[in-house]
Amino acid sequence: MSVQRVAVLGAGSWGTAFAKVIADSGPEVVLWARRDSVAESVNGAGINEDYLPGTKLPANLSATTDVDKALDGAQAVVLAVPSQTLRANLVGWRDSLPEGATLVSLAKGVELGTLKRMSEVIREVAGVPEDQVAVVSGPNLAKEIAAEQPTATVIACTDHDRAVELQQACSNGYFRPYTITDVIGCELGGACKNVIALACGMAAGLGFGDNTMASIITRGLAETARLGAALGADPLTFAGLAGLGDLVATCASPLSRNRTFGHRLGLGESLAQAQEAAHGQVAEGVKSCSSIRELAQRHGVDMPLTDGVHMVCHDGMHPRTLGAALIGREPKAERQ
Ligand SMILES: NC(=O)C1=CN([C@@H]2O[C@H](COP(=O)(O)OP(=O)(O)OC[C@H]3O[C@@H](n4cnc5c(N)ncnc54)[C@H](O)[C@@H]3O)[C@@H](O)[C@H]2O)C=CC1
Ligand SMILES: O=C(CO)COP(=O)(O)O
Repeated sequence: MSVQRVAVLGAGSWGTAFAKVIADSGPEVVLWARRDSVAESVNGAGINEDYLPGTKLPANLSATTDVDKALDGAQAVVLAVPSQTLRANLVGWRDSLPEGATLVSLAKGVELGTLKRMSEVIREVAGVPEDQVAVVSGPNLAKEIAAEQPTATVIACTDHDRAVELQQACSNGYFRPYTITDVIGCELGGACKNVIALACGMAAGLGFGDNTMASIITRGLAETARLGAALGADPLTFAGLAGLGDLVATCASPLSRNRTFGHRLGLGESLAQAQEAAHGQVAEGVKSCSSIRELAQRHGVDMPLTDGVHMVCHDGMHPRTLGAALIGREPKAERQ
């Protein structure tokens, strides 16, 4: 069955850009926005003035603040809200979800408290089987995709046929999705790279260059893969788009909210100052560094960079002290 109608719930920067990707690939898309002004701007000027100013949205993409209208007849429901609010959002939506629709997570985080991945939260709240939930993850900076710059991504679903249906619904001249069945690896790659991007931003704020960045990226990938191994992910996933691909894009790009947030901390700003400068947009790693750290501790996995980012964000450690502590750790073998 081909996907002809899609609901995208969450009209932030990625929700809006991904809604455009799908609409540009053929299906009708209805975008749910929390605020009237956002829905009016999309339906009137064809632009999401608050989150993607300057991007003209296609005619087969409309917006509403009425979630029932957005969900009516949708064969796929894309969840595009921040990780830490997904559960509360979904509780409000679950009774209206169309029977059998693929539920697609765009969020990159691990839930505080429960330490669950987003697909686990979706299954629990919506009461759907594992094979009805898909995850989209990869090097997907919303602004570049909105500008139709060529990008690849992965669609992870334990049901390969469902992933292929979704792949067809979001393939176009600038967006190339691959399929994969390793949902765990893709979700961990997406959540952990936000934390590593915070560390790269801190290093940049301290004035460090490319050797430091490459070292953080590579060791960040090593600790992500260690956690993945403990949780049953396929190690090769971390060499793919949802692993290395997303890690490199996020750690290197000034468009990344996480890297920018870390950069501000590295320059000496407080958490509150960096949060204010983010203008309400999410830097997921600031919260996920705590949940990922706890998950790692529960499974006996060593994640020094994640520990350090947590200490800077939540225990008042200065990024310079973190740098010195990391470089001065006990010598060890690279693959230990
Ligand atoms: N922006 C990007 O380039 C990419 C973002 N992502 C992920 O997608 C997810 C969503 O990100 P964005 O769209 O960029 O975020 P955003 O901060 O731009 O927008 C969040 C959207 O969620 C809505 N929302 C609904 N309930 C909310 C609540 N209770 N609290 C706060 N916001 C609420 C907001 O109104 C807003 O429309 C995140 O997990 C992010 O890591 C993934 C790939 C790329
Ligand atoms: O996930 C992203 C790119 O793939 C976006 O990263 P930020 O949330 O740091 O902007």
